[in-house]
Amino acid sequence: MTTVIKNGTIVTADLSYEADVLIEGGKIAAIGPGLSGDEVLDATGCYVMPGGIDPHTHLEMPFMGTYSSDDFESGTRAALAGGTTMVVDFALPSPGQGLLDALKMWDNKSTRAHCDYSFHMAITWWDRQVFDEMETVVKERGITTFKHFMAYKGSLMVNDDEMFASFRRCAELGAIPLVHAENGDVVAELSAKLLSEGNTGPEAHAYSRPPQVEGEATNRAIMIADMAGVPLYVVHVSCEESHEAIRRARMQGKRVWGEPLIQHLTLDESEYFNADWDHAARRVMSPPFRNRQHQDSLWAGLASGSLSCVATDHCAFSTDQKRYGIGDFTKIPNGTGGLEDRLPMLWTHGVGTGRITPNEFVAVTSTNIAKILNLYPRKGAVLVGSDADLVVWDPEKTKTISAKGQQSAIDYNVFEGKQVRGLPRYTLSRGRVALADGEVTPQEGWGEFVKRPPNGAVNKALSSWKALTAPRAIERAGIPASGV
Ligand SMILES: NC(=O)NCCC(=O)O
Ligand SMILES: [Zn+2]
Ligand SMILES: [Zn+2]
Repeated sequence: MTTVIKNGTIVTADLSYEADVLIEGGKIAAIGPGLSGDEVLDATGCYVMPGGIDPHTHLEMPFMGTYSSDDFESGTRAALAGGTTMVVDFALPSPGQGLLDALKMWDNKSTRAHCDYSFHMAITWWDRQVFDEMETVVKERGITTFKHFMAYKGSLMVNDDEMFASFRRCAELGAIPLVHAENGDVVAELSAKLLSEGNTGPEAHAYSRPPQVEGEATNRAIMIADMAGVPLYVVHVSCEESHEAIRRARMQGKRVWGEPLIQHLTLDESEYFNADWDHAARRVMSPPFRNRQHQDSLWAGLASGSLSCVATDHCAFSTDQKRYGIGDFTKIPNGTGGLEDRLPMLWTHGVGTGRITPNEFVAVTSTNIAKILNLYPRKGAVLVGSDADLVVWDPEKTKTISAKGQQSAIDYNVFEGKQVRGLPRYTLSRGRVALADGEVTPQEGWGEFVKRPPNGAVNKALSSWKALTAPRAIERAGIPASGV
């Protein structure tokens, strides 16, 4: 059985051209004019693009005394509805739990996925067992990215010595460390002060995490990565202070990537000042939403290339869950949703306004992360031999975002009422039509785990450079290297 996508314009990260796409056995079999197949999908007036890859989700994540409400079933269904065909979630060992033990739990959760997926592994504590198991995680499980929380003191946070040790281990294994960059010590102090002064509402969450805590931590992580000789990926970059540190590092030749979220690009801090407690609490996430200047900085980063990927950090909690924090903002579960809305919102506010081109849209939603994660060209590409993870994008299709009818399991949507122009006509997961004209055809368990090889090109280049420039002992005539 073959499928052909006809009459569309193929849009990739570097080219736009008219051609049909033939799919066979879940892969792209041919690209060119006048192709035919058993099933025909009409793409007249549409762009045929690589499906979105969301590199940052938390599905059924145990966090702050509860679990995020979207699991791999509803979460990946939401992804496909919005044109995303792969998600990368975080396996999260509790302190003291082995990495391989935690992975078993994520393997169980993810059996329900409707689209392909991979994992990042979180380093939430440090000892010899973690050091040893990192090798198995990379070499046997094909998980080559390790996340470090510099915030959430007392639960997920790791200190600088642990981070440096883990970053060095990543360098040895050809893996990439990720950081949630916020200074957790300062956040804890500011939170306690705000609470003691009677600032208990959701707006105090934003006051407790000013841009400086993010800028400082981003810069610290960049320097630690440089000293460890490893590339670095900074998740949910929300402000100019953090972006500036990444921009500067990249200009110095350091291998650093920054990931803004669609929420930070399109929603601002005024959401926390809303008189309705529920409205404000539903938008509590870390880092918090910022002001217009920070948003402009993030958009400029996408246009100029100093920021690389747009994600969601999809971590959805219901209103009832958010209400755990009435009277104490530090107990509001941190996280927002966005899987179904990332692509339409970015197209509308990015391509629709001229801030980014359609090719840049493909780069920041799919191709760049596929390259960073060493998945390209299996994913993130429209090439013969690539997986047929594709979206047929109708730039004229409109809708008003609403929790009514959304795929996510929660009872609201942080983008409620936003108008979007640009939506998928079809979403294909390895050739299977999973969305057609707004209707999802779910298939639980269709999604496959995607292994990733270590030692991508950037790791290789950086380790060569670090070996060449490593400190060397000076040999001196008559002076032995070791003491007499
Ligand atoms: N971002 C957030 O508030 N929740 C999810 C966990 C994290 O990424 O920090
Ligand atoms: Zn985070
Ligand atoms: Zn996250």
